[in-house]
Amino acid sequence: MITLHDISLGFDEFHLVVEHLHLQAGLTLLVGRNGAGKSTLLSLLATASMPEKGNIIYAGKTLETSLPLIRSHMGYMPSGLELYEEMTVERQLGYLAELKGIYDKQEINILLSEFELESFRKRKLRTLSQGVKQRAAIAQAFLGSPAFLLLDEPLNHLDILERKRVISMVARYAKRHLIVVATHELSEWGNEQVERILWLDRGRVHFYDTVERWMRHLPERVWAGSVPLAELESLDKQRISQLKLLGNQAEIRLLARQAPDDRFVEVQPTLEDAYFIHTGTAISSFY
Ligand SMILES: Nc1ncnc2c1ncn2[C@@H]1O[C@H](COP(=O)(O)OP(=O)(O)OP(=O)(O)O)[C@@H](O)[C@H]1O
Repeated sequence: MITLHDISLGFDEFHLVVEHLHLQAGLTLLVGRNGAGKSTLLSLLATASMPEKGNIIYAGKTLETSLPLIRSHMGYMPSGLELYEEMTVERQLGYLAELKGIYDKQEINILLSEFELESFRKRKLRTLSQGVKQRAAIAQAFLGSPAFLLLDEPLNHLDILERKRVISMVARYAKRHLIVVATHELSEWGNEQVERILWLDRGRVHFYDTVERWMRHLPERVWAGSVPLAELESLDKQRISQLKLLGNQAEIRLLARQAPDDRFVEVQPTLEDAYFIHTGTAISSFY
């Protein structure tokens, strides 16, 4: 568990302020709009930056007394992590493992296998695609089976199969550890894979609780239906959360208290629908 108390960290025009947050074991998705402070919070949790005031306690240990110990239990993948381009994938993981005091080659082999990196193990990172580099960046965060795993936008650059693989690995790992994943890809995560949602808005925590509570008592319901393209305009007051164009038809998922008409049927909300409802945003706000 990680407890933040009276935390503040700021830049010129942005301040992250957390009065009290008690992060629990399991998988938490960290969500919020661009600039909400997700990366700033992850970097704080990872001890890559330090709070200006307040304290953070990791399983009873404080930063003041136990920083090296806390770091030895930390796995962190910042967004845009720059790997050592001239190293091979295997050497990169080996090198980072040694920095963590891990000399067991077997652990590297397991990670290379789990992230489907075996066929690239002798390749220099600079010769690899973004997706493969991303897998290597995520793999390094798992080195040493950290108690606290922090991943910033891990699904970036990954194709759909790799996304599914990473999501299921993360969900499995979360059964025994504390993981916080910052993501914009809420629709990719299944309700049953995620324990909690942490929603940040403009540097403040707006929600931290279970998925069950995230989905409960939503003030709007979710409707799916198909309408001719020409009628889209008339729906623009509705809150469209998903739109797919199929010839002259638009397949729509929208958020409303009542069905707009009998072409729409009620469907189960996803984590993403709930995000749109809580935040009062939907894609219709953007077009
Ligand atoms: N080193 C820095 N110096 C100045 N401002 C910064 C710095 N790092 C972040 N910021 C600002 O802090 C705010 C929060 O940034 P942060 O990257 O934490 O947001 P985010 O929620 O992760 O956004 P995104 O979804 O776009 O990744 C932004 O306004 C950003 O410009």
